[in-house]
Amino acid sequence: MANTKFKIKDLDFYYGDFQALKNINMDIEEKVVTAFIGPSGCGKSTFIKTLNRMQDLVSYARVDGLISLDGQNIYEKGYDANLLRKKVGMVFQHPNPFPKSIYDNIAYGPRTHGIKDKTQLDQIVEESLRAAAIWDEVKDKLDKNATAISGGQQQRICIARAIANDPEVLLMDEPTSALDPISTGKIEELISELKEKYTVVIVTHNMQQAARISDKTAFFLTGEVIEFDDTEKIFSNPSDQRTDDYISGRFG
Ligand SMILES: Nc1ncnc2c1ncn2[C@@H]1O[C@H](COP(=O)(O)OP(=O)(O)OP(=O)(O)O)[C@@H](O)[C@H]1O
Repeated sequence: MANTKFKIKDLDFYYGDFQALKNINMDIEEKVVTAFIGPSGCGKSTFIKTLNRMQDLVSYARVDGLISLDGQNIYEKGYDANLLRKKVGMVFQHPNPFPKSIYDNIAYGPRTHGIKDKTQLDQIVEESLRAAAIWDEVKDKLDKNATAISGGQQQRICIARAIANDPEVLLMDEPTSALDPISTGKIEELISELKEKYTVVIVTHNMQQAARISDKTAFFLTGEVIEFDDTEKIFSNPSDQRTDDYISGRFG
């Protein structure tokens, strides 16, 4: 039995008067891939963003309930949100490298955390690019602008940039939806490797993708988690009729 990384208890989330998440209870296990699926607007992105407090800046957003990471309530007063985001990295739907060199993209996080030594930075850059399965493709052009490579390569640069901060968790919000099938395949392969070292949480619209790469799947509908179980069970023998309807394409 894996350790629990995130424990979510009675979580409600509001944008002003609108309740986007309703009474979510979930344990997210360490070093497994957990996928969130469900129709558009059901709260998947909202939920994944609560895990590293990305909505802190949304003035009209409100969180009720508990989310703990390694046993500590991340919404507790005094919990350091910057430290949280170092521990819990995020990759978005559209690759968003900084308009800087590939090297500087990866070195950015470590530099802001005070690492200045060139040898140490070189090592972090190489290790992060290797871990994101893109070192061989870019090792001879680290000075090249990271926006001037393919979308699939840019997304792996963004994954490397997240890895360079030495995180424990990687959140990915539809990381392949803007990519072609070959780049998607590479990222999927990479995700399966990353779980040896990291806890991975992924939002995906692609049910085949969830079935291929995740160990656990949560099915969301109108702000609720309808079913959360082993991916194999969700896709072969779901307990709830609504999950069955969704995965067999009867709605959504
Ligand atoms: N910043 C915001 N302000 C107000 N309402 C929002 C905001 N972001 C999302 N919502 C609403 O919250 C609900 C959940 O949205 P969310 O983006 O979490 O869904 P989703 O399942 O990720 O959708 P999709 O698959 O289309 O990305 C939707 O009704 C959406 O319109």
